[in-house]
Amino acid sequence: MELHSIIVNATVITVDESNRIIMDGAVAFKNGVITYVGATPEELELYDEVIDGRHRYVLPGLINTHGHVGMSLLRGYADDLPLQTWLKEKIWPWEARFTDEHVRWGTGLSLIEMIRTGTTTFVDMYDHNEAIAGIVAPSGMRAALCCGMIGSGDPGVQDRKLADAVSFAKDWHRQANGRISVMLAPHAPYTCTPHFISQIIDKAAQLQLPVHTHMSETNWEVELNVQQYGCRPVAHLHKLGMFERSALVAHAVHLTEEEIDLLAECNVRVSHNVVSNLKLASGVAPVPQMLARGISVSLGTDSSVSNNNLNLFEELKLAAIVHKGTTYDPLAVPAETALRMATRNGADGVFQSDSIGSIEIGKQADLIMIDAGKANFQPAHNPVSHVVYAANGLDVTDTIVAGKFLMRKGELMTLDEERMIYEANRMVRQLMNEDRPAHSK
Ligand SMILES: CSC[C@H]1O[C@@H](n2cnc3c(O)ncnc32)[C@H](O)[C@@H]1O
Ligand SMILES: [Zn+2]
Repeated sequence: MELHSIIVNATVITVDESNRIIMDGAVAFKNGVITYVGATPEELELYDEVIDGRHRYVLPGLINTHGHVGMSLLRGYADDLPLQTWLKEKIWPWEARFTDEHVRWGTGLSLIEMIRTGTTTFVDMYDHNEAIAGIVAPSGMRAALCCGMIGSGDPGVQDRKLADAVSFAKDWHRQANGRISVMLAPHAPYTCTPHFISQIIDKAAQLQLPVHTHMSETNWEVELNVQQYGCRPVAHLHKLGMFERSALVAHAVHLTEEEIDLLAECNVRVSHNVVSNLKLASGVAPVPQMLARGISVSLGTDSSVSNNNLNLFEELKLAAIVHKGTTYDPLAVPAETALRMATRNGADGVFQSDSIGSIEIGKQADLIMIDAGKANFQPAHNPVSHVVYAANGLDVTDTIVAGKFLMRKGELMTLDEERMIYEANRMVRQLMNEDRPAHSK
C-alpha cells in the first residue's frame, strides 16, 4: 500500500472541462491515482505525506505526441537542411549503424531532458524498441512506443519488420504497470508501399492497436504522392483504411480545406510539431483551421536533431504565437488552447483521455510542479499566461508519474544523469571514430 500524499497551498491549473485555476489549492493522490482536487483542506491528518506547494504551479504532466528518442546522439550533427536531404544524406546513414546500445543511451539523454522539462508521457517512433522500452520502464515515464516501419522494396524486409513490430507489441503493450503501450507505425506514405501500409493497418485491426505515421509534412511529399498514386497523402491513407483505425498523424502541414474536413470526420488525431516544421523549412500547419473543425491537435517535438531539444514548453509557446503571426489574428491559438493541446489533447493523441491529461479525481497522478516564485513569473497576473508565454521548462521542479516522483525538487529520482551523459558521449565517440558512412564523408 502506497502513501496517501497531498500537495498543499499550491496554484493548481486543472485543464479540466472548466479549466479551473485553484488558488491555495491541493491535489492528493494514492496508489498512483488522484483522490482529491480542491482548496487546501484544514485537516491533513488523513494524509501520510504533506508536500509544500507554496510558490508552485501544479499542472497535469505535459504530453509529447511525436518524437524519436533514440536520435539524441545526433543532436547538432545535421542542422539547416530540408527534410529529404537531412534524412537521406545525414540521418539514415548513421541510423543504419546504430545498435541497441546506441539507441539505449540516446534514449537515456532524451528521457532526462523530458523529465526535467515536465513531460510525463511521450509517443515515439523508432527502431531498436526493445532497448527503448528497456530504459523507459525503469525511468517511470509513460510512453506509447512504435516500431517505425520503412518498406518500399523487398517484401521479405517488409514481412520481417511487421513481424518484429507485432512481436514488440505482444511483449510490451500495456506493460510496466500500464505505462507503456504500443502503436503500429508505417513511417510515411513515401517510404512504404501501399500494400505494406495495408498490411500494417490490417494487423493493427487484428491486434486492436492504434496507428501512427508521418503525414503531409512537406510539399515535396504531397507532390510525390500525387505523381506516384494520383492523390494526395490524406486521400491515399484514407483509401488504405488508415483512418478506420484510431490514428495519430504527425505534422499535417500541407492540407486543403477538404482534407481538414476528412480528418475531422474520421476523428484523426494530429500531432503539431511546430519547431521541427520551422527548422526543416517544411511550413506551418493550419492549426487554427483544424481546431475550428474540432480536430484534436496535440504537440510534439519530433527528434532532438530537428528541434534541437525535447522541451515541450518551447512547442507550447510557439504553438500559441506562430499562428497569430501567420493569420494576423491574436486569438488564432489562445494560451488556454495551447495548454489544452499540450495536456488533454495529448491524452487523446495517445488514446488515454480517460486516464491522463488533466487533474481530476480518478485520473492518474501525472503531475508537474513549476517554481512560480521565479522572476519570470512576477507579477502573478495570470498563471495560464505565465505557463504558456513566460515559462521556459527549466522552471519545472517536480515531475510525477502515476504518483511516483521522477524528479523531486530538481533531483532526478529514477535515472542516473551523469551516467547517461557519459554513456551517450562514449557512444558518439565510438561511432565517429569508426569509419564514417559513405554519404557523410
Ligand atoms: C524508421 S524509425 C523513424 C524514422 O523517422 C525518421 N524521422 C525523424 N524525423 C522525421 C521527420 O520529421 N520526418 C520523417 N522522418 C523522420 C527517423 O530518422 C527514423 O529513421
Ligand atoms: Zn518524426
